[in-house]
Amino acid sequence: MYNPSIAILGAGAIGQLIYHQLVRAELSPYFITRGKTQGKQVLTLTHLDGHETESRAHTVSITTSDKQESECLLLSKTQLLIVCVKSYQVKDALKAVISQLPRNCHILLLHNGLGSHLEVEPFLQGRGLSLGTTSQGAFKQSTWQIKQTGTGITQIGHLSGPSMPSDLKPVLLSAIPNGEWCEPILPFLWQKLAINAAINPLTAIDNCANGALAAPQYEQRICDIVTELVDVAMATGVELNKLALTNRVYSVIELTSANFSSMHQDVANKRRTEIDSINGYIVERAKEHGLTAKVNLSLLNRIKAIEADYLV
Ligand SMILES: NC(=O)C1=CN([C@@H]2O[C@H](COP(=O)(O)OP(=O)(O)OC[C@H]3O[C@@H](n4cnc5c(N)ncnc54)[C@H](OP(=O)(O)O)[C@@H]3O)[C@@H](O)[C@H]2O)C=CC1
Ligand SMILES: CC(C)(CO)C(=O)C(=O)O
Repeated sequence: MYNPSIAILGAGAIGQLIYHQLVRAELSPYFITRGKTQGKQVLTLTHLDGHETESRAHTVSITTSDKQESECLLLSKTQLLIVCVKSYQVKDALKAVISQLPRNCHILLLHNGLGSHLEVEPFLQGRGLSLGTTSQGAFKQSTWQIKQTGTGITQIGHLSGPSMPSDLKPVLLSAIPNGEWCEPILPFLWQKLAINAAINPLTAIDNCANGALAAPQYEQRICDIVTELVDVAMATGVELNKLALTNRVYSVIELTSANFSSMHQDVANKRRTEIDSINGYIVERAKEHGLTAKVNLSLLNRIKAIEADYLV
């Protein structure tokens, strides 16, 4: 059986969920982590229906200087690296490992928000880059224990350099439930960005669940966020349908009405948010194209002010 060497960079909630899914598809991925954790680990996944499955994982710590020869060999044979860290962690995480990966290793960035591809492309040295977004949900209960909190599509597509090898692509897409190949990928990522740009900051600022945004008081702001995003996306060459996108935002508000957005949870737990790659990305691209994105800028500033109160 074809068993490509796949590494997952970042053993967080989504990294571990993808790991379990690859193992279920009879693949043998491994983790690249930071810190002291290395060697064999036992991972537990609690599925949506409450049953548990265990997987064994080999982890290589990128920060450990005394790596064994076998670990260096593992890194040097990696064909696909799936990067599952937060958007603001991508550049540093990838920079620390890239020189140990072969020149034909394909890189897949899987996170919320947009923008990390612009930071990493310059140091990929010709390696192929794909981007993806997932609507699956997972929660990390302890270091090696996660709980799946939602199902959904995972959209992946090519961005630059050599394409993902054609024998690897179907293996990956069939391992991840509801995995879809989407090309060009950027319009799909802008659509997901619209959902996060509208829901995440508003729920974090007003300390409410996603469903609260269905109230009339949010209608104008949601419309402005999406309008600005559509104009900025258009300036970058991505055409989106504003009405369809607004309807999609409202449909996610309804479908996830009881959920607290990831930004709400980050603020509640005094963690850094992904605002820079969400509303911040819209603001940056607007500036680049001589546009203004006033509503997105004000949300960016509000979240930055909230973070400044607890981040050192
Ligand atoms: N969780 C979810 O339900 C969903 C998440 N997403 C998106 O997926 C992305 C990942 O989210 P999530 O899994 O929840 O985040 P987590 O914080 O749970 O996971 C991130 C992991 O990356 C690790 N990491 C960070 N920097 C490095 C580094 N330099 N080298 C190696 N490992 C590193 C962290 O390690 P450490 O423990 O050392 O900090 C952590 O284990 C985010 O963009 C999120 O928005 C999208 C949909 C749903
Ligand atoms: C879709 C949404 C808004 C669900 O809460 C999400 O992706 C997030 O919270 O980051």
